[in-house]
Amino acid sequence: MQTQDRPLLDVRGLGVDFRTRDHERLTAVKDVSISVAAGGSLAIVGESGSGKSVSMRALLGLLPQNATVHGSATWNEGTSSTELVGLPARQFQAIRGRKIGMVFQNAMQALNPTIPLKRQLTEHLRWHSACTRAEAEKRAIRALGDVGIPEPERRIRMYPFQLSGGMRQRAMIAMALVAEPRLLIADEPTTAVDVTVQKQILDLLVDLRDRGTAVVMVTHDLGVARYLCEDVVVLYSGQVMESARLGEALDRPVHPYTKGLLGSALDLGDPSPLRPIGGNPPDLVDRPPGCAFQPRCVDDDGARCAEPQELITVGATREVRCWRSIDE
Ligand SMILES: Nc1ncnc2c1ncn2[C@@H]1O[C@H](COP(=O)(O)OP(=O)(O)OP(=O)(O)O)[C@@H](O)[C@H]1O
Repeated sequence: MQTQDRPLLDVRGLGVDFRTRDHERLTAVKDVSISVAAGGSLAIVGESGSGKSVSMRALLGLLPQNATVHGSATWNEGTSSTELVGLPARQFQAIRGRKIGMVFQNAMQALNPTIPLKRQLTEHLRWHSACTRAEAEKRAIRALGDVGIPEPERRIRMYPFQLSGGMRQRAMIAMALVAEPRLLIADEPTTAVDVTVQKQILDLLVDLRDRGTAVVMVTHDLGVARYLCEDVVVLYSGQVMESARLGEALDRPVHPYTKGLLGSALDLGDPSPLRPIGGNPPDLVDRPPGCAFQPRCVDDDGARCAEPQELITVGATREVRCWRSIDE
């Protein structure tokens, strides 16, 4: 592959197992492959517990001690490549925050409530790039302004607890962006804020994407995904069920799980009743050998669905983990 064709982030066969308190092995992520082009935008969608956050944390080296990560995740820039799986903690510091920015659901996870914003932002910046204290402060104020915080020169002196929830969420985004990363991973960044702030944060991310930063958005909300992303990966019980261009997947979903997710998504413009997916996700300790979605699938075919399902390429840009998709 030519250097310029390589994705910025190329994840192949990512798996995450946890050792549980009962000494059992829980497979939270299984054989996940995704790639993000420079400037691309990918949504990772799925119900609660489908492995969205665990797979992103695995890429960032942020999983607890009881986790084992396998597979490969290459970070490609110019002619250099860095393997993220198994990267020593010290070397992660050169990637996390600098090359890959992170935004989480809860701003308090990222911001220290006992330290004023100014110190948090400038120290972060000076850690990740060689700049003077004065330059760092200037860039930090600009970053706060860029995320729509009014009077950033005044607010930068505040502690996170002195800001409203929406403002804190923006400050966290400013923190993620201040070092100008090439990729932003946003894990449900709008779940804990009201609809107005949600729209402002999404607009901010759209603007960022339009200026060339690649974005991976983890969300259970397909509306959010549609607003921001070009591509989508649908996860179920830690496996990719469907990956496609987002518009294609929404207009013509192929996997029964994707169809189920769409049927259960709230659409304020559509008065038809919601059709939640029946049943519960499988036990991740004792996974069924065949399709993980089979017990809940309205198209369950018995024997064929009870066999392990491979990802099948459908058309030019789609992959679906369901034998029925061969007919598509
Ligand atoms: N430290 C841990 N030890 C054991 N199991 C864990 C640990 N962290 C996560 N898991 C399990 O991994 C699975 C995937 O969790 P994950 O947080 O990735 O789901 P998610 O799709 O992000 O869900 P949500 O939308 O609710 O955040 C869950 O079954 C969860 O219980």
